[in-house]
Amino acid sequence: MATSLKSLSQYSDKNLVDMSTKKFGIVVSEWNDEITEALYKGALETLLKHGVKKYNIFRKNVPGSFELSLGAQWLAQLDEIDAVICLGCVIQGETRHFDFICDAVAHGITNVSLKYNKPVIFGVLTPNNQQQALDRAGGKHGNKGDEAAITAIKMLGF
Ligand SMILES: Nc1c(NC[C@H](O)[C@H](O)[C@H](O)CO)[nH]c(=O)[nH]c1=O
Ligand SMILES: CC(=O)[C@@H](O)COP(=O)(O)O
Repeated sequence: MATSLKSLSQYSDKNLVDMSTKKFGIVVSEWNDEITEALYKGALETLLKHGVKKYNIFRKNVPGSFELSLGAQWLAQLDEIDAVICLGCVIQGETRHFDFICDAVAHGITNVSLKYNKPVIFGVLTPNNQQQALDRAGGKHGNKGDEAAITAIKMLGF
């Protein structure tokens, strides 16, 4: 279902397990930081809303979305980390660079999740333009950060 037909911030919060002892890593891309900071705000608020302790949330910044996979690996390899949330925004430009980044980060994040057998969540926007990004970072279509955080929580209760 296209995001335009469903808010990224609407989800069922039934049957969630206790999050009070769970530890989360959040890797945030510095590219398009107006967007990624909004995604981080949404993710942080959602984690706290559902009982995660602030001292159990560990943020690390990376330069761009391409580096999210390695940043996620640096956190996922830590025994004490239960899940990692990756936040980025890759905006289509004039060339095919967009395609290579999006493909690399999607595969990279998946590989880290499977390698460390932990939820590593793809909270990366891949819009055609700035407005589509704003609409999905707290705008009319909700916040991808909310979606990423609740996805991590649900996976820990799987
Ligand atoms: N154009 C965007 C980038 N580009 C930078 C890459 O992510 C990477 O840091 C660089 O290629 C060096 O390895 N990154 C984004 O997150 N968003 C963009 O729109
Ligand atoms: C996704 C990107 O790296 C993009 O911002 C680069 O823009 P361009 O394809 O015009 O060089």
